[in-house]
Amino acid sequence: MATMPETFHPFGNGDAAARALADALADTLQHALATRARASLIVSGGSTPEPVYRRLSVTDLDWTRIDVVLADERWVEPGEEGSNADFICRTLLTGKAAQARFTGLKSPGARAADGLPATEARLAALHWPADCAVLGMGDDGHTLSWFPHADGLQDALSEDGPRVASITARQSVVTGMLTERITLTMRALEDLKLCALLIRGDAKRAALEKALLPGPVEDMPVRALLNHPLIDLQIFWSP
Ligand SMILES: O=C(O)[C@H](O)[C@@H](O)[C@H](O)[C@H](O)COP(=O)(O)O
Repeated sequence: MATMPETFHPFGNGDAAARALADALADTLQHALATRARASLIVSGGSTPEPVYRRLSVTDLDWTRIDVVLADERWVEPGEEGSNADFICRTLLTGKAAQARFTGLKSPGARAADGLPATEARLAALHWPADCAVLGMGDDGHTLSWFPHADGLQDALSEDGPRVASITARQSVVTGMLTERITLTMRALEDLKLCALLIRGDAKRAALEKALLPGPVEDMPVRALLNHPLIDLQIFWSP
């Protein structure tokens, strides 16, 4: 069994983890806003972060100066099934946080690769590095849309290319049918003040323990974050 790193924070339940993470994100954003015109938050889909977003959405911050940026997206339009943009609008960009400026990743184009230049141009208009990120992980060891052995995975893991990459995942129970994706790259995660991985349940803990053991990044791409010398990944876990 792998030894858990000091950056692994176990909580008694999902609410406690969500509260701790929402408060840490709010602090980070607040500090950034004290010194800069705008601050930014990278957000993921999945079911686990919903309570974090709900809490943040009613938190007092100058949301008019906050950019909310998607970590990854299925190649679907807002309004279509599986849209992470819709999920973020529903759970985070409501209440006080409705004032935030949102940047989604879907652009016109039949394939994600066709939309990359337009998405990259939107991202280039934001302030980088971003301030904080909420990332998730699947039982298969993917994070963002960095799926094991996906087409495009090498580009997604690149630190010196664009901040966005197209992905065609191998279909699995985790990906479902929507295997065409767009994702932020490793470069987009550089120099974050808070990079949080939020996971829940014993299966995710077991997947994390496996990812902490030596092995190919392509098998469990979350390893690229866990092993990155400059990324201080803070892991929020609850049963
Ligand atoms: O894009 C996807 O296929 C999913 O949204 C996925 O990336 C999800 O974020 C993680 O698998 C964690 O999901 P849960 O939080 O629901 O466990």
